[in-house]
Amino acid sequence: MNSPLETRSLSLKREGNAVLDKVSFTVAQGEIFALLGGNGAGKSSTLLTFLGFLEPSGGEVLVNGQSVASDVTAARNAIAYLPEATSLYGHMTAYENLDYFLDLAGRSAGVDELNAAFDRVALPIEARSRRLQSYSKGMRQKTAIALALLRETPILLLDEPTSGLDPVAIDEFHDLVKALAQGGQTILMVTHDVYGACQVADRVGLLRRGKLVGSFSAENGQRIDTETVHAAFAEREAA
Ligand SMILES: Nc1ncnc2c1ncn2[C@@H]1O[C@H](COP(=O)(O)OP(=O)(O)OP(=O)(O)O)[C@@H](O)[C@H]1O
Repeated sequence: MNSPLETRSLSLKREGNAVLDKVSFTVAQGEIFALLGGNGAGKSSTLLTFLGFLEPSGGEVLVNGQSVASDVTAARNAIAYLPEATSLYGHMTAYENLDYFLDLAGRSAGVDELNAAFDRVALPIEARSRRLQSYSKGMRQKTAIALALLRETPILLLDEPTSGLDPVAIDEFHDLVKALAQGGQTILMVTHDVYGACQVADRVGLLRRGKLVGSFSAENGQRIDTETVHAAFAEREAA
């Protein structure tokens, strides 16, 4: 079976500068893969290649076994992408945002369906009819995830999903991500949070200045050891 996400020796240049250098990895169905790296390591750029917003200068990017370059629409239809700052509208309520963005994606959902998605992400009932400008970052994040759920895409790409969230919101978010993966969704998240990556991911890849320099897997139902990854991360950053 094809992996939902795969890069094969992916190289990328942005404005003439090498950003990714022969990066190869796969993410299996139902797996949570966290790409960990410091500022400018190339994490966000990697996500953008899966969406066809950036074109490789070498190698290949595949979604469900198909090259993104050959069918960018198929790739985008298979993926829900949460950028670091959610692109929802502050002057609209959560209901209105979801109606609007689902419509753009060629979908629609009745109020019961919207409420079921909000229930899953635990967005408080009283908040749903409020404009997002009054929301905390965590509530915005929940609204964005509810939208991703309603799009029913098999793949979720998350860019720094927990930055700016408080510890309780981070735990809730990690539980939600794990539940989605258990339901079969394939999840690629990028982060510089070593602890968060080890908490939630089945596998962690270390990206340093555009190169994949390490990989860690959860074994025997245990979580990935934070200290081991932290040591490797610190060592690589210092190198
Ligand atoms: N719009 C852009 N145009 C040109 N170069 C860019 C652009 N955005 C990022 N870059 C460069 O690409 C490289 C990788 O950036 P990227 O945003 O992918 O890293 P990152 O690992 O996500 O970093 P961060 O943790 O800071 O978000 C950096 O050297 C950066 O300067």
